[in-house]
Amino acid sequence: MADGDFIVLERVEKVFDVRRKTGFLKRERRQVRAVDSISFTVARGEMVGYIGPNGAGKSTTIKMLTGILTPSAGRLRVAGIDPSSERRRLAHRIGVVFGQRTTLWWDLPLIDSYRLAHRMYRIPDARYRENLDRCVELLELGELLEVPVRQLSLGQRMRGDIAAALLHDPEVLYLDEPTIGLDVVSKAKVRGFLRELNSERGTTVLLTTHDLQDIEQLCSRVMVIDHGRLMYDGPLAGLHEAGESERTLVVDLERELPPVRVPSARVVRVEGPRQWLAFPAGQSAAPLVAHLAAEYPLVDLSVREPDIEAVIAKMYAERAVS
Ligand SMILES: Nc1ncnc2c1ncn2[C@@H]1O[C@H](COP(=O)(O)OP(=O)(O)OP(=O)(O)O)[C@@H](O)[C@H]1O
Repeated sequence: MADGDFIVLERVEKVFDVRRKTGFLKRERRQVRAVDSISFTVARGEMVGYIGPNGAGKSTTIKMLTGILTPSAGRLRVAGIDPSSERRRLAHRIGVVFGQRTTLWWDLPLIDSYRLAHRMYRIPDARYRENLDRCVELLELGELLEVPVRQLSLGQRMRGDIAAALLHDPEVLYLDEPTIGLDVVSKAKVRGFLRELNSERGTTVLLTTHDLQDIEQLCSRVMVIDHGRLMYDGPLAGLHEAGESERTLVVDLERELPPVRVPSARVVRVEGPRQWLAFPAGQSAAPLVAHLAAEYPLVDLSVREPDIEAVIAKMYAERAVS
């Protein structure tokens, strides 16, 4: 197996048979094509965003990559292993974190979940100690180890879950919404840790998220899936271009003024001394900020990212007219 082919999907499909009650004694059978002929490869050490609207097929793909679900058609390999036929062997080489669910033991102190993982994965003692120490330090878990999981905040629990997924040194980590519901500080901690994990250990990371900043700060490559199909595979900047998406600069002025005039941005809303300026998402906000600061009495400003749904919707609109 070439290193370039660490994760391989060739025309992978997943079709669910759904039965629905449509009346007294009447049932309708329907097929849902959750993943529809998807092909891609991920190289060892890559960090890739896997994004799309609700119901696009992201979780189904990840479940097939872990062996929880078997593809209806196509070929799938992770580290040369067929996940659904060798799920146990693969389990030693992958780590999984689901932002909305925890794999930790709810009523037990955090450290007990780690001790269980130590035994379950038969991690050599020295390796376990080393990995635990590293995670405790970088994810700031020291004071939390003796705390029952149910008493942890969402951000603390997420950091606890990430550590649990890494104690057995997986070569690939699947993260499903790792920053969902976290505050700015917790998000920064999680992102910083993932960046370091990827650059220092070369861990391959596949990241599902609704937060474009996760992608922007972590991934050089992003794949967009919708209705089970791969719609885009490339750099995030290219996605912004494909969708011609815009970021918004929210500007607070000292007083009410007519709409400001700034090159390559346009005012889309004015409310009292606050103005909203749209500018291309692929462009830096720095020259705009410098221009505004030089020409206008600024009090405050912030940048808002476009949301993924909006970027994808624009991408479709562009395709429809072209
Ligand atoms: N076990 C199942 N049985 C029937 N249909 C399913 C099953 N799991 C998923 N689906 C359907 O497959 C499609 C893809 O779902 P999936 O959970 O993969 O989407 P997703 O991109 O992860 O969405 P979200 O962002 O909402 O988590 C949806 O239409 C969903 O209803």
